[in-house]
Amino acid sequence: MSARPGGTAVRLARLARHREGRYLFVPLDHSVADGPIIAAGRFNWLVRVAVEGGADAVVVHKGRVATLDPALLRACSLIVHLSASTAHGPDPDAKVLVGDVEEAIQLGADAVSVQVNIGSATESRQLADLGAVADACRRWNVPLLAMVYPRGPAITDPHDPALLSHVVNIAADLGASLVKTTWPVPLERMAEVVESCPIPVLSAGGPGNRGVDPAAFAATLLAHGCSGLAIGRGIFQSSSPASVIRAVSAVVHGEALSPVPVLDRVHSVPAR
Ligand SMILES: O=C(CO)COP(=O)(O)O
Ligand SMILES: N[C@@H](CC=O)C(=O)O
Repeated sequence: MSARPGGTAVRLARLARHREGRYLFVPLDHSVADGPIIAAGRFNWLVRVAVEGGADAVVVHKGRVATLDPALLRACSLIVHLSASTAHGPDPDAKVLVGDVEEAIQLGADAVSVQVNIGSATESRQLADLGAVADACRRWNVPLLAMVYPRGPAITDPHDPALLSHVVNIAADLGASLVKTTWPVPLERMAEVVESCPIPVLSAGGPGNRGVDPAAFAATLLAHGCSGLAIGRGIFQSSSPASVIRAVSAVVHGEALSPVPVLDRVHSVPAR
């Protein structure tokens, strides 16, 4: 039997839909942790802004998928987030699983994501959860985005590059395809985080009011080996979400690319 690419590789290639090896995800999962990010009737507008601005995928929890206009997902992938906790719980860092891979596939997911907070009181259980989801992803050939953060009482500096090198390698060692973590300080030290890790590293964006230009932030991280961004609050807390996502997309994907070049390529393939 001839070798064929595994389903995970196929789905990963589709996730990097604008440029090979580059990822721009828009996480919209904050409503579980912190409360609504936008009026329910405006959620599809926000997704449209992300898609038209160049997002490769949006990240939402399972129940939110049913509220999305499927037409928006013609030009954007769907990542179903399997972790939850809230800011009101006894331990907001104690993420639990609220879904599984099979259910995410039934919902139309192209990938799933799981969050692990290293240094939290429930770190060991969260690691076990990540390992179990990684096993299910391998069985179903679904890419796994691990969101691994240094976060909790044992963490003094969550932006320490050596600590970030450790946490991204946990994602790789437990079977994730991609890892998202917080940014190092200084940003240039993303280079050593990336060099330490065998899978692509993406950076979170952080709060939208950090006083940082998201495009310049992205450009510095990309110049130091980062494979992309998962930027949520920097977009939906901005006074101009459309201009922020376009500016960040231009950095992540390159100015020359149109928002959906893959469709152009497909149309140019001669019919047989
Ligand atoms: O990825 C995140 C939530 O899943 C966080 O993204 P931001 O820090 O960019 O809001
Ligand atoms: N993944 C986030 C959720 C949204 O903010 C987290 O840090 O809990």
